[in-house]
Amino acid sequence: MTASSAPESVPLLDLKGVRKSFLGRTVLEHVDLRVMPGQIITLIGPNGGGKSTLVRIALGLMKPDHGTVHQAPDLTIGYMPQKLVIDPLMPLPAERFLRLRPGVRKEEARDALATVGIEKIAETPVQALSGGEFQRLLLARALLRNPRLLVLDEPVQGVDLSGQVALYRLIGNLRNRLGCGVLMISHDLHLVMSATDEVVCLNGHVCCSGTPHTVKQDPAYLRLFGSEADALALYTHDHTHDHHHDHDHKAHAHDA
Ligand SMILES: Nc1ncnc2c1ncn2[C@@H]1O[C@H](COP(=O)(O)OP(=O)(O)OP(=O)(O)O)[C@@H](O)[C@H]1O
Repeated sequence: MTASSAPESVPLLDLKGVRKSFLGRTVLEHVDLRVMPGQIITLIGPNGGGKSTLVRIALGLMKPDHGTVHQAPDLTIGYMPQKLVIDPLMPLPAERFLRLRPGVRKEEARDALATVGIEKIAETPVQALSGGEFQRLLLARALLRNPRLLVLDEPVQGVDLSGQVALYRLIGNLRNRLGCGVLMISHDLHLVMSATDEVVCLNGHVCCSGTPHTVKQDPAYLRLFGSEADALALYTHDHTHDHHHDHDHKAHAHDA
Protein backbone atom coordinates (compact mmCIF):
# COMPACT_ATOMS: atom_id res chain seq x y z
CA MET A 1 0.00 0.00 0.00
CA THR A 2 1.44 3.37 -0.93
CA ALA A 3 1.53 6.22 1.55
CA SER A 4 -1.08 8.10 -0.40
CA SER A 5 -3.58 5.25 -0.12
CA ALA A 6 -3.12 4.68 3.63
CA PRO A 7 -6.41 5.42 5.45
CA GLU A 8 -4.84 8.11 7.62
CA SER A 9 -3.82 10.05 4.52
CA VAL A 10 -7.39 10.25 3.19
CA PRO A 11 -8.79 13.71 3.91
CA LEU A 12 -11.82 13.88 6.18
CA LEU A 13 -12.95 16.91 4.24
CA ASP A 14 -11.76 18.14 0.89
CA LEU A 15 -13.30 21.25 -0.64
CA LYS A 16 -12.05 22.60 -3.93
CA GLY A 17 -12.83 25.79 -5.82
CA VAL A 18 -15.87 26.65 -3.71
CA ARG A 19 -17.92 29.64 -4.73
CA LYS A 20 -21.11 30.87 -3.09
CA SER A 21 -23.26 33.92 -3.74
CA PHE A 22 -26.29 35.26 -1.93
CA LEU A 23 -28.68 37.51 -3.85
CA GLY A 24 -26.06 38.11 -6.52
CA ARG A 25 -23.33 38.96 -4.00
CA THR A 26 -20.37 36.60 -3.97
CA VAL A 27 -19.31 35.79 -0.41
CA LEU A 28 -16.93 32.91 -1.16
CA GLU A 29 -14.73 32.44 -4.19
CA HIS A 30 -11.97 29.97 -5.17
CA VAL A 31 -11.91 28.46 -1.69
CA ASP A 32 -10.01 25.23 -1.08
CA LEU A 33 -10.07 23.58 2.32
CA ARG A 34 -8.74 20.23 3.42
CA VAL A 35 -8.89 18.63 6.87
CA MET A 36 -6.81 15.53 7.55
CA PRO A 37 -7.31 13.05 10.40
CA GLY A 38 -5.69 14.31 13.60
CA GLN A 39 -5.31 17.82 12.23
CA ILE A 40 -6.64 21.01 13.86
CA ILE A 41 -7.55 23.71 11.34
CA THR A 42 -8.84 27.09 12.41
CA LEU A 43 -10.76 29.50 10.22
CA ILE A 44 -10.17 33.12 11.10
CA GLY A 45 -11.21 36.27 9.27
CA PRO A 46 -13.23 39.45 9.58
CA ASN A 47 -16.98 39.54 10.25
CA GLY A 48 -18.84 38.54 7.13
CA GLY A 49 -15.69 36.92 5.71
CA GLY A 50 -17.60 33.72 4.95
CA LYS A 51 -16.43 31.40 7.76
CA SER A 52 -19.87 30.16 8.79
CA THR A 53 -20.96 29.82 5.17
CA LEU A 54 -17.90 27.71 4.42
CA VAL A 55 -18.56 25.51 7.44
CA ARG A 56 -22.19 25.04 6.38
CA ILE A 57 -21.00 24.01 2.93
CA ALA A 58 -18.39 21.66 4.44
CA LEU A 59 -21.08 20.05 6.62
CA GLY A 60 -23.28 19.52 3.58
CA LEU A 61 -25.99 21.83 4.95
CA MET A 62 -25.64 24.17 1.99
CA LYS A 63 -24.61 23.58 -1.61
CA PRO A 64 -21.87 25.66 -3.22
CA ASP A 65 -22.68 27.35 -6.53
CA HIS A 66 -19.40 26.01 -7.90
CA GLY A 67 -16.71 23.69 -6.70
CA THR A 68 -16.63 20.28 -5.08
CA VAL A 69 -17.13 19.07 -1.53
CA HIS A 70 -15.86 15.62 -0.58
CA GLN A 71 -16.33 14.02 2.81
CA ALA A 72 -14.48 10.81 3.71
CA PRO A 73 -16.74 7.77 3.30
CA ASP A 74 -19.00 7.22 6.35
CA LEU A 75 -17.60 10.31 8.00
CA THR A 76 -19.11 10.95 11.44
CA ILE A 77 -19.14 14.61 12.38
CA GLY A 78 -19.61 16.13 15.82
CA TYR A 79 -20.83 19.69 15.54
CA MET A 80 -20.68 22.32 18.24
CA PRO A 81 -22.89 25.26 17.25
CA GLN A 82 -22.15 28.89 17.97
CA LYS A 83 -25.44 29.43 19.76
CA LEU A 84 -28.04 27.24 21.32
CA VAL A 85 -31.20 28.69 22.75
CA ILE A 86 -32.56 26.76 25.69
CA ASP A 87 -35.95 27.49 27.22
CA PRO A 88 -35.06 29.35 30.43
CA LEU A 89 -38.20 28.05 32.14
CA MET A 90 -37.67 24.35 31.50
CA PRO A 91 -35.37 22.82 34.14
CA LEU A 92 -32.98 20.68 32.15
CA PRO A 93 -30.13 18.89 33.93
CA ALA A 94 -26.91 18.67 31.89
CA GLU A 95 -27.05 14.90 31.53
CA ARG A 96 -30.68 15.05 30.44
CA PHE A 97 -29.71 17.65 27.84
CA LEU A 98 -27.26 15.17 26.30
CA ARG A 99 -29.96 12.50 26.32
CA LEU A 100 -32.37 14.65 24.31
CA ARG A 101 -30.62 13.08 21.34
CA PRO A 102 -32.49 9.85 20.63
CA GLY A 103 -30.66 6.67 21.58
CA VAL A 104 -28.13 8.21 23.97
CA ARG A 105 -27.82 6.04 27.07
CA LYS A 106 -27.17 7.35 30.57
CA GLU A 107 -23.64 5.87 30.66
CA GLU A 108 -22.78 7.44 27.30
CA ALA A 109 -23.93 10.82 28.56
CA ARG A 110 -21.92 10.40 31.78
CA ASP A 111 -18.85 9.32 29.78
CA ALA A 112 -19.11 12.35 27.52
CA LEU A 113 -19.40 14.65 30.54
CA ALA A 114 -16.34 13.01 32.09
CA THR A 115 -14.38 13.33 28.85
CA VAL A 116 -14.77 17.10 28.94
CA GLY A 117 -14.22 17.26 32.71
CA ILE A 118 -17.70 18.26 33.90
CA GLU A 119 -19.10 15.01 35.32
CA LYS A 120 -19.76 16.83 38.61
CA ILE A 121 -22.44 19.01 37.06
CA ALA A 122 -24.47 16.15 35.54
CA GLU A 123 -27.53 17.07 37.60
CA THR A 124 -27.10 20.87 37.38
CA PRO A 125 -29.67 22.66 35.22
CA VAL A 126 -28.13 23.79 31.95
CA GLN A 127 -29.39 27.32 32.64
CA ALA A 128 -27.21 27.52 35.77
CA LEU A 129 -23.92 26.50 34.16
CA SER A 130 -21.01 28.91 33.83
CA GLY A 131 -19.90 29.99 30.36
CA GLY A 132 -17.03 27.49 30.38
CA GLU A 133 -19.18 24.64 31.66
CA PHE A 134 -21.82 25.32 29.03
CA GLN A 135 -19.26 25.29 26.21
CA ARG A 136 -17.90 22.00 27.58
CA LEU A 137 -21.42 20.61 27.62
CA LEU A 138 -21.83 21.52 23.94
CA LEU A 139 -18.48 19.86 23.28
CA ALA A 140 -19.65 16.75 25.17
CA ARG A 141 -22.74 16.66 22.95
CA ALA A 142 -20.56 16.92 19.84
CA LEU A 143 -18.54 13.93 21.10
CA LEU A 144 -21.54 11.63 21.54
CA ARG A 145 -21.29 9.91 18.18
CA ASN A 146 -17.55 9.22 18.43
CA PRO A 147 -16.91 11.63 15.59
CA ARG A 148 -13.92 11.40 13.30
CA LEU A 149 -14.33 15.11 12.65
CA LEU A 150 -15.21 17.80 15.18
CA VAL A 151 -16.58 21.06 13.81
CA LEU A 152 -16.54 23.80 16.42
CA ASP A 153 -18.04 27.21 15.81
CA GLU A 154 -16.33 29.65 18.16
CA PRO A 155 -15.84 27.12 20.94
CA VAL A 156 -14.47 29.56 23.53
CA GLN A 157 -17.07 32.31 23.27
CA GLY A 158 -18.45 33.60 26.54
CA VAL A 159 -15.57 32.06 28.47
CA ASP A 160 -13.04 33.98 30.57
CA LEU A 161 -9.39 34.00 29.61
CA SER A 162 -8.16 31.14 31.78
CA GLY A 163 -11.22 29.12 30.76
CA GLN A 164 -10.35 29.75 27.10
CA VAL A 165 -6.82 28.45 27.60
CA ALA A 166 -8.24 25.36 29.31
CA LEU A 167 -10.80 24.78 26.54
CA TYR A 168 -8.23 25.00 23.76
CA ARG A 169 -6.03 22.62 25.74
CA LEU A 170 -8.97 20.23 26.08
CA ILE A 171 -9.63 20.37 22.33
CA GLY A 172 -5.95 19.55 21.69
CA ASN A 173 -6.11 16.65 24.16
CA LEU A 174 -9.28 15.29 22.56
CA ARG A 175 -7.60 15.38 19.19
CA ASN A 176 -4.62 13.48 20.61
CA ARG A 177 -6.80 10.93 22.38
CA LEU A 178 -9.45 10.37 19.74
CA GLY A 179 -7.31 11.02 16.68
CA CYS A 180 -10.13 13.08 15.19
CA GLY A 181 -9.72 16.04 12.90
CA VAL A 182 -10.91 19.43 14.14
CA LEU A 183 -12.24 22.31 12.08
CA MET A 184 -12.99 25.37 14.15
CA ILE A 185 -13.96 28.97 13.68
CA SER A 186 -12.35 31.48 15.98
CA HIS A 187 -12.43 35.20 16.50
CA ASP A 188 -9.67 35.01 19.03
CA LEU A 189 -6.35 35.64 17.37
CA HIS A 190 -4.18 35.27 20.41
CA LEU A 191 -4.88 31.95 22.04
CA VAL A 192 -5.94 30.10 18.96
CA MET A 193 -2.54 30.56 17.38
CA SER A 194 -1.01 28.22 19.92
CA ALA A 195 -3.92 25.77 19.71
CA THR A 196 -4.03 24.96 16.02
CA ASP A 197 -1.89 23.17 13.46
CA GLU A 198 -3.02 25.30 10.58
CA VAL A 199 -4.80 28.62 10.16
CA VAL A 200 -6.93 29.56 7.16
CA CYS A 201 -7.58 33.26 6.94
CA LEU A 202 -10.81 33.86 5.05
CA ASN A 203 -12.13 37.11 3.64
CA GLY A 204 -14.31 35.97 0.76
CA HIS A 205 -11.31 34.05 -0.49
CA VAL A 206 -8.40 32.41 1.30
CA CYS A 207 -6.12 35.39 2.01
CA CYS A 208 -3.42 33.20 3.47
CA SER A 209 -3.05 29.85 5.16
CA GLY A 210 -0.43 27.70 6.80
CA THR A 211 1.06 27.19 10.23
CA PRO A 212 0.29 29.93 12.78
CA HIS A 213 3.92 31.00 12.53
CA THR A 214 3.73 31.47 8.75
CA VAL A 215 0.34 33.17 8.78
CA LYS A 216 1.38 35.64 11.47
CA GLN A 217 4.04 36.96 9.12
CA ASP A 218 1.93 36.98 5.98
CA PRO A 219 1.32 40.47 4.56
CA ALA A 220 -2.34 39.59 3.84
CA TYR A 221 -2.85 38.63 7.48
CA LEU A 222 -1.10 41.77 8.70
CA ARG A 223 -3.22 43.94 6.39
CA LEU A 224 -6.42 42.39 7.73
CA PHE A 225 -5.55 42.32 11.39
CA GLY A 226 -2.98 45.15 11.54
CA SER A 227 -2.94 46.39 15.11
CA GLU A 228 -4.31 43.19 16.57
CA ALA A 229 -1.49 41.35 14.85
CA ASP A 230 1.04 43.75 16.42
CA ALA A 231 -0.37 42.91 19.82
CA LEU A 232 -0.14 39.26 18.93
CA ALA A 233 3.51 39.61 17.99
CA LEU A 234 4.14 40.92 21.49
CA TYR A 235 1.97 38.30 23.10
CA THR A 236 3.61 35.37 21.38
CA HIS A 237 7.12 36.74 21.51
CA ASP A 238 9.96 34.26 21.33
CA HIS A 239 9.97 32.20 24.49
CA THR A 240 13.54 31.01 24.14
CA HIS A 241 14.88 34.10 25.84
CA ASP A 242 15.37 34.71 29.55
CA HIS A 243 12.19 36.03 31.14
CA HIS A 244 14.10 38.20 33.60
CA HIS A 245 14.57 40.53 30.65
CA ASP A 246 11.01 40.20 29.47
CA HIS A 247 10.01 43.55 30.92
CA ASP A 248 12.71 45.33 28.98
CA HIS A 249 11.74 43.48 25.82
CA LYS A 250 8.12 44.63 26.04
CA ALA A 251 9.00 48.18 27.04
CA HIS A 252 11.34 48.40 24.10
CA ALA A 253 8.73 47.06 21.71
CA HIS A 254 6.20 49.60 22.99
CA ASP A 255 8.66 52.46 22.44
CA ALA A 256 9.31 51.36 18.88
N1 LIG B 1 -28.62 32.94 3.94
C1 LIG B 1 -28.02 34.08 3.59
N2 LIG B 1 -28.63 34.97 2.78
C2 LIG B 1 -28.02 36.11 2.42
N3 LIG B 1 -26.79 36.46 2.81
C3 LIG B 1 -26.13 35.63 3.63
C4 LIG B 1 -26.71 34.39 4.06
N4 LIG B 1 -25.81 33.76 4.86
C5 LIG B 1 -24.74 34.55 4.93
N5 LIG B 1 -24.92 35.68 4.19
C6 LIG B 1 -23.95 36.75 4.00
O1 LIG B 1 -22.72 36.16 3.62
C7 LIG B 1 -21.63 36.84 4.18
C8 LIG B 1 -20.75 35.85 4.93
O2 LIG B 1 -21.43 35.47 6.11
P1 LIG B 1 -20.82 34.45 7.15
O3 LIG B 1 -21.83 34.31 8.24
O4 LIG B 1 -20.41 33.23 6.42
O5 LIG B 1 -19.53 35.22 7.65
P2 LIG B 1 -18.63 34.94 8.93
O6 LIG B 1 -17.20 35.05 8.49
O7 LIG B 1 -19.04 33.67 9.57
O8 LIG B 1 -19.02 36.19 9.84
P3 LIG B 1 -18.95 36.41 11.43
O9 LIG B 1 -17.50 36.43 11.78
O10 LIG B 1 -19.57 37.75 11.59
O11 LIG B 1 -19.73 35.30 12.08
C9 LIG B 1 -22.20 37.93 5.07
O12 LIG B 1 -22.14 39.15 4.37
C10 LIG B 1 -23.64 37.49 5.29
O13 LIG B 1 -24.50 38.59 5.44
